[in-house]
Amino acid sequence: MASKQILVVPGDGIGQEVTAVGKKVLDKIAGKFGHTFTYDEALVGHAAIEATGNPLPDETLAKMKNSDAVLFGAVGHPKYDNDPSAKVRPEQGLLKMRKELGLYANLRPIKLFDELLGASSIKEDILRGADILFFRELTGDIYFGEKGRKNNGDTAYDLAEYSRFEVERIARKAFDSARTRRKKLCSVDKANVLETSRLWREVVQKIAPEYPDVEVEYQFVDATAMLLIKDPKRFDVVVTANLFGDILTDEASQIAGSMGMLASASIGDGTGVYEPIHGSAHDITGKGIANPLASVLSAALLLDISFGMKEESELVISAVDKLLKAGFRSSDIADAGTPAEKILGTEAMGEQVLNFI
Ligand SMILES: NC(=O)c1ccc[n+]([C@@H]2O[C@H](COP(=O)([O-])OP(=O)(O)OC[C@H]3O[C@@H](n4cnc5c(N)ncnc54)[C@H](O)[C@@H]3O)[C@@H](O)[C@H]2O)c1
Ligand SMILES: CC(C)[C@H](C(=O)O)[C@@H](O)C(=O)O
Ligand SMILES: [Mg+2]
Repeated sequence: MASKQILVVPGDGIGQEVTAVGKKVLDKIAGKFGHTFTYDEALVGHAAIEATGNPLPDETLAKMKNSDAVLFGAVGHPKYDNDPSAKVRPEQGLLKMRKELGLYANLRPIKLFDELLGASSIKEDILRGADILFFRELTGDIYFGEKGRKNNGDTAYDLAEYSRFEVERIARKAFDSARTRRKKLCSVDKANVLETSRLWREVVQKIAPEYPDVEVEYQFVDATAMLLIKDPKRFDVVVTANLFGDILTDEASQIAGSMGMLASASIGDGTGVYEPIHGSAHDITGKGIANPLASVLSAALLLDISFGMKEESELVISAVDKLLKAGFRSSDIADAGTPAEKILGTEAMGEQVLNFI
């Protein structure tokens, strides 16, 4: 029996809706296993800008640093998406959090539940057995380099930078993980064009001999985008840079059936942050139909990685499996054969997870 302090940071849009479900799941687990989880909440993103003018208030950051783990929702608002000139933006809160907490490794498991084989537009025989773990570098690359305008604003630039140290630490995490899985690592870059990618490949090649039991392959990012759809089973662990990892994992969500199914863990030097890979989804915000399973599965990652609660984590994942086997679907993972009464909204999906726990 453990005592843990969890910070819940729902953020914006459907982040609010799905994180409420993730929190209920953590609470149910605490009750079932006799743990004491205490919760606090904090603002980020548009919600924080409205309240304080700052997308990541100092108070939020301090609470994050003082928590045992953070359950995060999403940030974003159409107001900023459609206004390229906005100087203060919700996404700055997310990026600053990642940098300030040293969250350099973003684990994005592409877990395909058998029951969802038919939910994807990819053919079943290509998908069956796919199981990929992405290690996306999260605190470097074009996201964090110098950016600006010149020539009276007519030219814009974003500098991509990586240091040997930054590449090595994420690569080691990926190698270590591959050792515990199917012992295959694919390092994805654009070394035929980018200097940062040539350093990336050089570093991975240099440390690879320390992991003789892991079979390493190198792929360019454009080819990887194609291979993920053509033959997802060829991948086990994938390690890649910040921007490539962002794009490839949204693509890979279609292997799992929906953006609403993909969880993530951001880890590094201090408190771990657990969040769906999806955003605030303005198009469905407030409709009560968002799939909460990415948040539920993020809670499962939190239990496993930050708290070392393997059994608790597996119980959450098996509850998701059981609710899918019982035929329940949110609308994003329903198909033509799903009876109307089995298509549930966000809260009702959450109730089923609790029920199966
Ligand atoms: N980590 C984050 O906080 C994060 C991630 C991505 C995008 N964003 C922000 O979110 C906003 C919207 O961006 P976007 O539309 O490109 O990406 P998005 O991930 O919010 O949505 C993409 C599509 O997937 C659907 N979708 C996403 N999550 C779903 C869920 N749980 N259930 C059902 N359907 C789901 C949406 O309805 C939408 O059609 C932007 O402001 C963007 O900056 C934030
Ligand atoms: C909102 C945005 C800054 C963020 C990213 O690009 O990292 C998002 O797309 C994600 O995947 O978490
Ligand atoms: Mg993204």
